[in-house]
Amino acid sequence: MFKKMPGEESQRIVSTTPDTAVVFKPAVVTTPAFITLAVFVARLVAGLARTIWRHPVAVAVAVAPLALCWLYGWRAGLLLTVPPLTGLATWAVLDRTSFARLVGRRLLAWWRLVWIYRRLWQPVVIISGLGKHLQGRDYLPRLGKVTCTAWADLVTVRMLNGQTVKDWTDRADHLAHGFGAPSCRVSVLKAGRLLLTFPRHDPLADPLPALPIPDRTSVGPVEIGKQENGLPWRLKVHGTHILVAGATGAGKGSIIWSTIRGLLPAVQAGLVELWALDPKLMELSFGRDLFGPRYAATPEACADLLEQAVKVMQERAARFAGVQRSHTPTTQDPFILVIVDEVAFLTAYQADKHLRQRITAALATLTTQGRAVGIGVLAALQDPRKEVMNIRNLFPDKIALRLDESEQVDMVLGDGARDRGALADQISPDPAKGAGVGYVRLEASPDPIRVRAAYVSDDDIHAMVSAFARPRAFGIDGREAL
Ligand SMILES: Nc1ncnc2c1ncn2[C@@H]1O[C@H](COP(=O)(O)OP(=O)(O)OP(=O)(O)O)[C@@H](O)[C@H]1O
Repeated sequence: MFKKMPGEESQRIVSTTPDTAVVFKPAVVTTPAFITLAVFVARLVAGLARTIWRHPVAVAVAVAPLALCWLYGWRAGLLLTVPPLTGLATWAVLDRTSFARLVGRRLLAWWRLVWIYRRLWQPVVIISGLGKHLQGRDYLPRLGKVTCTAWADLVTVRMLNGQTVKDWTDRADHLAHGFGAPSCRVSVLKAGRLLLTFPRHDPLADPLPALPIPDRTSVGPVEIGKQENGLPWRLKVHGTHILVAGATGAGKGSIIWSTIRGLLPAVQAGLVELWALDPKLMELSFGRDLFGPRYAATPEACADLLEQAVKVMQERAARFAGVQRSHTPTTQDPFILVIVDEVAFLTAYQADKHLRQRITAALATLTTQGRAVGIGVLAALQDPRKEVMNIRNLFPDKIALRLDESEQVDMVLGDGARDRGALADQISPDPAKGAGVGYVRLEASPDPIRVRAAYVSDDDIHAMVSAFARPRAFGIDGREAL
């Protein structure tokens, strides 16, 4: 009995047997019944006040009919409640969007707070290890507000003192399954407060057809698809470099072609030039006539084209030095977007060491110095490992489409991206459900955004070529197309 007990074990030992050396007795203080009752009543009143304060509309909707029946009898109650209910139903039928925004989602949020989150909060956080049950008391993170958007529940949480964001991101799976959601994303609202996003359904489940070619000339951001929250996905191309990683069939082509499509009016106006490197000969060759003379397919031609881009970059840098610090696209100095499909063919898998070095050096030069003078690189690759793409960190913006392994997610999007909800390895391999779906992590934000690119079909590319084809005959230095 005198053995040292670990932690709180000793407090649980109660021995009332007189023959043991030491008799532990719990200190029992009898609380008078009126104090217990008073505590219960106070809690009930506080709970009611809190509910009225937090959900005035929901409480009014529930209480008003009862109050009317009680005050004026059931007939009057019926007469007074049926017209507003009919009005609400008519509103819901006639203008679903505004009804959902102003009434429907608030009621849904209240219902989900009460029925899902508050009811399951204690067991889920205790079992997942985010809360503790000590000596009969629960130490739980505080469940805050629940808001419903068209596709997800947004739940605010106040962490327990001493918890870290990683404690929560590590348990995202427990939370998702515990609350019956397909996934859970954790983001930081402010110190000590988190926002948990539980999708209710997948707004990106259906493929998006190609977006219309814009009427306005713009150098970006280019609208290329949809974000999970329903907003357009606009990809910044000018002033950055973009790396798109995805397994075979992940839909890298749809990002490349949607970007090209959105830039076509600017290309026609002379504000943008598209330079295409197509070592696989399967993707960009399809719209080969859109690139005029700036198209290369063999490794030698790709190296030449990249070195030409470096020359333009150096010439611009010499001209801009001391005059301007950033680039504005003009017809004299258009924005040049160098598009590389399957960049690993040119870097890792290139057997000719000299060519490989030339290409890697040119790409590294463009990605380190190109953006200030109006040259951007959009590169796609299947395998994001460092030995395959040792300059992947030189691309400020990255997109992870479906990937084969979970470790690849952080390789593409940076450390902690998967923990923060970028589940690129769980995207469906069925093209109808998962092609073009991916996660973006922009330079400015640590939280990955789930997106889907619009699918530009072969017919769309044919139509783009017929409307916007460029002559192939001349190059920047007067040479024939590469
Ligand atoms: N955004 C999209 N929406 C719906 N389906 C798509 C989308 N993008 C591609 N697909 C479908 O997926 C198939 C594969 O797409 P794609 O060829 O672009 O993949 P990829 O990543 O370029 O593959 P690979 O590296 O093997 O060339 C397409 O033939 C098409 O049917």
